[in-house]
Amino acid sequence: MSTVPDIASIPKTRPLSDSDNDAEVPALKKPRLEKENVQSESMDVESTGTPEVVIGLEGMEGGSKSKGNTNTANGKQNSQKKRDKKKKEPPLPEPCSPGDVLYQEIRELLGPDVVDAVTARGEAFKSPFEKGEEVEVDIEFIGSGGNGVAKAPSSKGAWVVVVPCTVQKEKVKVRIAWNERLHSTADIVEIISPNTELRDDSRVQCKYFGTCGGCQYQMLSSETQLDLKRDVIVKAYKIYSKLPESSIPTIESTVESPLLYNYRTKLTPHFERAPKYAKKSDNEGGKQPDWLKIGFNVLNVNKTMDIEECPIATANINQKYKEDRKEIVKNIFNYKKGVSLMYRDSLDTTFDAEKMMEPPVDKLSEAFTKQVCISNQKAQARELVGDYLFEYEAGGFFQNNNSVLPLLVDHVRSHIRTSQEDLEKASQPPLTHLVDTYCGAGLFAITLSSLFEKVSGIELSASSIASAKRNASLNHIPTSKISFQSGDAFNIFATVSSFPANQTVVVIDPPRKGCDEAFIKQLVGFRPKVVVYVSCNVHTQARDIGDIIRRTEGDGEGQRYRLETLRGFDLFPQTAHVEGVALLRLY
Ligand SMILES: C[S@@+](CC[C@H](N)C(=O)[O-])C[C@H]1O[C@@H](n2cnc3c(N)ncnc32)[C@H](O)[C@@H]1O
Repeated sequence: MSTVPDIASIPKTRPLSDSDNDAEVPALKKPRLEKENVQSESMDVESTGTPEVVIGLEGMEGGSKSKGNTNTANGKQNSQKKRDKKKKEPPLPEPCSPGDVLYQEIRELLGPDVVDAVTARGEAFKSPFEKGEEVEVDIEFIGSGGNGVAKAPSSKGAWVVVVPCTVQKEKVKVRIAWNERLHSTADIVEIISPNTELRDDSRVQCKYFGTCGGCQYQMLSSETQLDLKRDVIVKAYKIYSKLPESSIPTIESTVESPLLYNYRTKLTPHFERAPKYAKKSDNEGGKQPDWLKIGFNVLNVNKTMDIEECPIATANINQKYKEDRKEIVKNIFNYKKGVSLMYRDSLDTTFDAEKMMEPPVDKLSEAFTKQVCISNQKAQARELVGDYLFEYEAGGFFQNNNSVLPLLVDHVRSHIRTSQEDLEKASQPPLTHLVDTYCGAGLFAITLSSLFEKVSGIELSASSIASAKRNASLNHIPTSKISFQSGDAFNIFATVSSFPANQTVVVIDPPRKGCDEAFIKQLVGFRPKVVVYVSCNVHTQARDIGDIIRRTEGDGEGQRYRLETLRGFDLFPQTAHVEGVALLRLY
């Protein structure tokens, strides 16, 4: 086990640069980030509308009016200058972006009236802190992004301090790293009074924890992490679904991942080419030069830190990565550019997949148990989910935690079964058709296929669709029953017009940005009996589900969606991420 970091040595948070982005791990914001944050959070976050521009009221209408009274050219010029200056204030963060989620938490903590008044005075960016200033704060809660959130001391006015690696009820001495809209982000100098009910630093299994941006929660028990993730879903639905409380079911406890470490089946470390000042002798005898860092970005800094192993990744990946690191050191002068590495844990693909799936299938055989690590993005990776075998391009999309996938799929399956039984009892038509939108390599279409007569999947990536077709064949699902096509998800409703809507289940599993309006319109137009919405971003999920429900409100019996169940799955233990699964049904 790696050494546990001394809390005092926890990272010195510094700003990311524009190019920084590991879309797979949550990141703190950086200065001037609100606009950039939308792009850096994930490449697939798209704009959902024109962001509101915050313009201070003073010096705007009121200001120019009073200047207008003086009716001087200077007055007009000054007022115009002020207007221009105010206009440069960054727009509010994109709704549902990590920046917006934090902004909503700040509004809640400081009070909406206070935030609006500060904003109206044009002081939302007027930090009471200098960079580097030290201050003591009391952490009030862990925000949805996984960081401690505190009010600034009252002498500093309405302002918030965000501190990574802290938990509620801790008194912390921090150093201000940077300032942003209504808050500063700070590094821990000292945890004056730790919350020993929640924090136990001996739980930390990674020597880079607190410095690397990947994990936020290693000091917490799994139970606490699951509770926090449930709270994130509660808050997301409260803020973003805009549904009345009565429309939101009790959110079930978050499902734990069977593996809490060594679960991650994909890892993407990187390194830069040798700098100009490097000497050819720097790597003599296989010695790693100080300037060569192979790993991940320092927490919120556009700077790679050297990471020898990642305890949340599988042992196989760490093994291969260690070997590759030696080769990289040896050959570093041959690289003309920086490189992004990719590692995928996979079943050994030298075994014949068709033969493996010929009955009787022996899941204990070497073909089903020998794991390898693939580092070629274009190579095929293979994994078993329950009784189903999947192949996909190693660099393409597939869920990254194989240990929890059977639980996720079983949950969706059992909830569909419950709906089927309810309908049967009520002598209503059975659920016979499944549409898997954003289907990737066919995970849901294939694992749920036994419940349906006809299944159709759609996905933007042509290579994922090729994998989905092959996976259907590998798992002996005939083409007369299942079909896949590449294209934009909303097109599927035209292609499944022969599916009886009142007997159809639609699974939605979009990227972090959620569904676009065109998709939701088509979905609601088609009006499938059941919708299962799986998402790695519960904020956009809440927004979309609120939208779907509102669009059918007031419609007749059997035509209105109701949110039946909502539950989180811990696909990413030790991080603040949570996967949400929601089921909607027409009533
Ligand atoms: C979160 S993944 C889910 C994949 C699959 N359901 C699974 O669990 O393996 C989202 C998928 O949506 C695809 N995608 C993104 N935008 C899309 C669009 N507009 N229409 C269809 N698919 C899209 C991506 O290529 C990706 O495979």
